[in-house]
Amino acid sequence: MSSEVLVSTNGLTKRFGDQISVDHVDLQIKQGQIFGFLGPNGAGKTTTIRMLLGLMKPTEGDVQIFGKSFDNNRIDILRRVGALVEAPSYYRNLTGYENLKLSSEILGVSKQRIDEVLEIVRLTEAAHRQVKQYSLGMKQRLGIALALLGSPELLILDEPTNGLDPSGIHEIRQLIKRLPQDFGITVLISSHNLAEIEMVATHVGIIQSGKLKFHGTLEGLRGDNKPIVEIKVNNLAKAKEFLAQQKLHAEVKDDMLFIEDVKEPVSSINKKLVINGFEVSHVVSKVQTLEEIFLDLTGREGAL
Ligand SMILES: Nc1ncnc2c1ncn2[C@@H]1O[C@H](COP(=O)(O)OP(=O)(O)OP(=O)(O)O)[C@@H](O)[C@H]1O
Repeated sequence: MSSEVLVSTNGLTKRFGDQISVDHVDLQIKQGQIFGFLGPNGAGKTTTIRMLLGLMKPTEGDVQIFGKSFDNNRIDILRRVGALVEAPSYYRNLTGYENLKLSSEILGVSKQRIDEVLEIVRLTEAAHRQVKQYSLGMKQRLGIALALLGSPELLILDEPTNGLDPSGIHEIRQLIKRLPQDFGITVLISSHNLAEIEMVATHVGIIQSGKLKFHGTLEGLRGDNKPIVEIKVNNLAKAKEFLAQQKLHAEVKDDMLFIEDVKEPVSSINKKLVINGFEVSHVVSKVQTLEEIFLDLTGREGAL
């Protein structure tokens, strides 16, 4: 797979008055990736996406798409990008096909391409029904079909599954997964839902209060995940002191001791404590779930 960088931001920043909504964000998205842009509501995802699409000017920093900036290359860039940002508006009394046809005339793309995009989003059968009869999930897929009409190399989807039921979410997920492999399309998808991103993304960026908290692969996110040992013991302060003598740094929280980055087995820690007269009622080694890591990174404000 080629490693061409399609999206690159450098110190990307947006201020609205005193408020900093996007705070020095450095993003890189390479060809073939499904990049999950994750963050709780209000984290700065849409503002970032608007700047990536040239819809909003950064206060500071810059954006390069396909290695070009918007200054002299706006049309060139936008010709190669498809986007679905916020709920698309349609002619409700026209069919899905007719809506696509209107856009295809503006873009100057062939009728054959309409059939292709309908096939990709699995709306071929419903193509000749009026949009007002479509479910929300079908409308979102029609929005993706519209974004795909111009055969983009990069597809940007801002919270495409918002408001959809589980089967609608499933359809969108299946559709997105196929795009890089089957059609060579690189995808940026934003969401506040970790579980959803975990199922489709190859790479993730986690944003909170405008700051990028993590940028890398899902494995990398899990890889940061070291076991934590939890201990319940009769005399917390003394046990903490004793463990420090054993070169184990424990934190006291909620009537328990927590030790991070432990190299020795929990059974050996337990034994040391018991031999030295401590009454241990609970000792366990835990690995954080991806959800816990996400919640830690986003200050436990993430709506999951
Ligand atoms: N045009 C604007 N004027 C003032 N503040 C804005 C504007 N657009 C966004 N903001 C603020 O910037 C912050 C980030 O908003 P943004 O919409 O980018 O977040 P988000 O991560 O996309 O969240 P959501 O999932 O709720 O859309 C919010 O506090 C929002 O109120």
